[in-house]
Amino acid sequence: MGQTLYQKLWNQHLVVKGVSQPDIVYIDLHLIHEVTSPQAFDGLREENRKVHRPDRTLGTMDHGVPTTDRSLPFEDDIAKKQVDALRKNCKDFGIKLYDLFSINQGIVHVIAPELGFTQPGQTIVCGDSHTATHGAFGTLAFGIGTSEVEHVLATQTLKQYQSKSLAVNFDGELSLGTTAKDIMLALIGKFGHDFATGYVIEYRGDIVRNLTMEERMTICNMSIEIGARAGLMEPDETTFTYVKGKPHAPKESEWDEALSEWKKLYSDTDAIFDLEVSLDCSVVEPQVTWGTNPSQVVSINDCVPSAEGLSKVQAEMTANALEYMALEAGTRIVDIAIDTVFIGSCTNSRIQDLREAAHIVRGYKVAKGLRALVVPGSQNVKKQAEEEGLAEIFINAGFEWREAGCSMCLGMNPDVAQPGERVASTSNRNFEGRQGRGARTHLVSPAMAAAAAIEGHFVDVRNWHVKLEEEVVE
Ligand SMILES: CC(C)[C@H](C(=O)O)[C@@H](O)C(=O)O
Ligand code: SF4
Repeated sequence: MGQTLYQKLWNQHLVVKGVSQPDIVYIDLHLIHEVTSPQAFDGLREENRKVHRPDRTLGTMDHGVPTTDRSLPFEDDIAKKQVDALRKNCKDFGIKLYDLFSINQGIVHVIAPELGFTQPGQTIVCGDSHTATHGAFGTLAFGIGTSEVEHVLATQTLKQYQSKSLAVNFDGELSLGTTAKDIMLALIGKFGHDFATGYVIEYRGDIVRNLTMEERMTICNMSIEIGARAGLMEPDETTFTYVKGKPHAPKESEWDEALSEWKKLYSDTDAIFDLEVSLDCSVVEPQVTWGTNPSQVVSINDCVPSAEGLSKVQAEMTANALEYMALEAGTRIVDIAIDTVFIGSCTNSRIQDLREAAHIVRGYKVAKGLRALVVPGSQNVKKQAEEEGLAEIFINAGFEWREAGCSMCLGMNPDVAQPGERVASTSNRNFEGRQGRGARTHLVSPAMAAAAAIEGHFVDVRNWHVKLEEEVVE
């Protein structure tokens, strides 16, 4: 019987097959950031251990870093301590670190792919749940806890049980204005935020084949929001073209060798998945979350749902979410006014995301009284966006243009939303308090966030596309 891509990756990295205990798998790349690594290094010091493969470990600072002037002292003491600890740990243990002022600094899941560290066929771990992002390259990538970070630092291996495999087929075609973010939100909305618990997802279908690497990363990034351990996709020409020439990608004869291995990374036609589901993407419209987990989502032209007719548990969840979000059932999504727009995070802060948002914003102004931020995922993205003139478009429209980091994706740095503030956000989580205590998050695509920033409330970005096309014709 054939193997799924996931099974192939697992078997290729298997060090010891566990009997009545987890397997031991080899880790090709270990990414670390300031939040989940300090205790792991403390553990190493206590045991007098070294980092086994400092050359396969890479550090960056992202969660707590300020995105405004970095020559000023940190406002946040905890963030300062974490950043200082990471700097010391990387120095003491010989690990490459992209520090505050490095051109390569940025969100861990943005920098590793753009620098060519992320490559097909690898196992990648990080003490961070959105590590699944790297699965877009045909790698097995997932988040681990701090004690596992210590284990990987010490041994370059991880103890893990193999997950079940889930095939997600994206069928149909994407219509203009509907993005990778929308189909992922629609998928989570259809099946629920814990549907894929215990599974590794493989995203399949022509739609996936036609997506750019940025779009593929957006989808894999949100695998954890449907409960999956990881999410991945077969690498193809799009993947290889993206990786080729990146600073840390294989070169010359090593490239040819790598490529011939990468071309074997697909699920065999007779491979059997433990579960298979489909989403018809042709009918997916731009999505907006209304609740406090990403599955509480509707289309832009829908209304806020009511708890009526739901099971007791569901009804209670809905009522609680509506209360926190200060929304009334039956309100049209397009009538929801917003205070803040955040374009950023490891889901949607890559160059394509910024291009799509800038395309909407060009020549317009942010609605009066609204705060709008663009936070590039990395300093490299920032530089490129400045060179392409995107930064200027945002700044002229009244957006704040920031340094790279996690920023308002979560309240671990000075970019927090105030209690009661309503935010249109391109990030991946809308949990209570996620963007600041009492802050209300609506997850959307970059284009939807950009259009909302101009109008001051949610709008169907597809109407904007029509409007922009008409302007070109005139
Ligand atoms: C702080 C970190 C451990 C956390 C994660 O694991 O994902 C964060 O990145 C998040 O997105 O909530
Ligand atoms: S951008 Fe958000 S989701 Fe991504 S790693 Fe940072 S905090 Fe986590």
